[in-house]
Amino acid sequence: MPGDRPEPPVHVVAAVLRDARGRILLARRTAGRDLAGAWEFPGGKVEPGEAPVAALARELEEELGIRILGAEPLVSVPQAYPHKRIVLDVYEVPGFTGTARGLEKQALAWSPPEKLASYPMPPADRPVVAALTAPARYLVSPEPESAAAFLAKLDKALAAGARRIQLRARALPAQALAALAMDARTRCQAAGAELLVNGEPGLAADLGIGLHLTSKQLMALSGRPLPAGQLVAASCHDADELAQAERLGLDFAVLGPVHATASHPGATPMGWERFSRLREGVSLPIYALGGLRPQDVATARRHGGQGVAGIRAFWPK
Ligand SMILES: Nc1nc2c([nH]c(=O)n2[C@@H]2O[C@H](COP(=O)(O)OP(=O)(O)OP(=O)(O)O)[C@@H](O)[C@H]2O)c(=O)[nH]1
Ligand SMILES: [Mg+2]
Repeated sequence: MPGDRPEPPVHVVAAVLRDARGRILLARRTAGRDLAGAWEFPGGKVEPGEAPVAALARELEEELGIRILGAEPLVSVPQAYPHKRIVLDVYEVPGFTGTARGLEKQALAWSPPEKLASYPMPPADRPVVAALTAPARYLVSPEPESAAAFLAKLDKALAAGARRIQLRARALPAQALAALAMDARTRCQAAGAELLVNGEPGLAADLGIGLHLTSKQLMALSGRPLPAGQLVAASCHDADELAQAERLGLDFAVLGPVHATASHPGATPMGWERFSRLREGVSLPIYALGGLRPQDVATARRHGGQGVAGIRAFWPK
């Protein structure tokens, strides 16, 4: 690539269309086009001067013969492919008229949300599937003052809807951490929430819970430390760490700091623009971290993030 100024990305719009049973429509890319055979969310390229939602309406009329009744932004995923960059700008469509048919001879499939991940899709679609099926907020525990105080806070957070939680207690001795993780596991299971422990792979394996790796642990590994089905995530700060997380087949990453934060005063904030550029290079779902609030999910999604992660601002008082 000449110089450091890549071509501007191709703007692609796509839709999440649901049937009465909540299933989501996928279309199969036909032979002879790039990524032929892959399943995708129906849509296509925005034409010069065209508004994104107008482009979406046009594409769905041309490809499926339907008229949409609205469109709400879901997530906008910047993605680098070998020969181009795209931004896959995905909208939830609350309703449409007409019956969806494959007017360009493309196969169609209605998939329950939990089955979407089993369809082969282009790399940009993985963060979209994650946005549709996994939590938008990842709560990281503050260093617990005591087990009882932490568990009381956890109960409150679960009652308030938290569904993905990292137990991070770097100052606790191994046995105390194991005991606390066990109590936290019982509560998270009852609430249908996911729990990841920041610690050794063996602890997560023994307890059957998820594992959150520090970037140092991540870079020292040569394979995924737990089987598929048991969550593994990592803290990342740059392109190398994200590439390693993808290579190891991790489930998601946390990337930051986006803004300055009191908990990591020495770190240089990357800002949203750099967050987007880093996200382009991998297809992992990525939470933004650093000086963010729970209500920043929409901003994170505009930059291709799964949502936001945080410590202080994310826990009930
Ligand atoms: N529509 C759609 N395109 C996607 C998705 N994911 C993804 O990587 N893409 C990429 O975004 C670009 C969209 O181009 P397209 O071929 O659908 O565009 P289009 O409907 O305007 O058709 P055409 O340019 O082939 O005539 C392709 O490079 C495609 O591989 C997705 O979920 N839906
Ligand atoms: Mg298309």
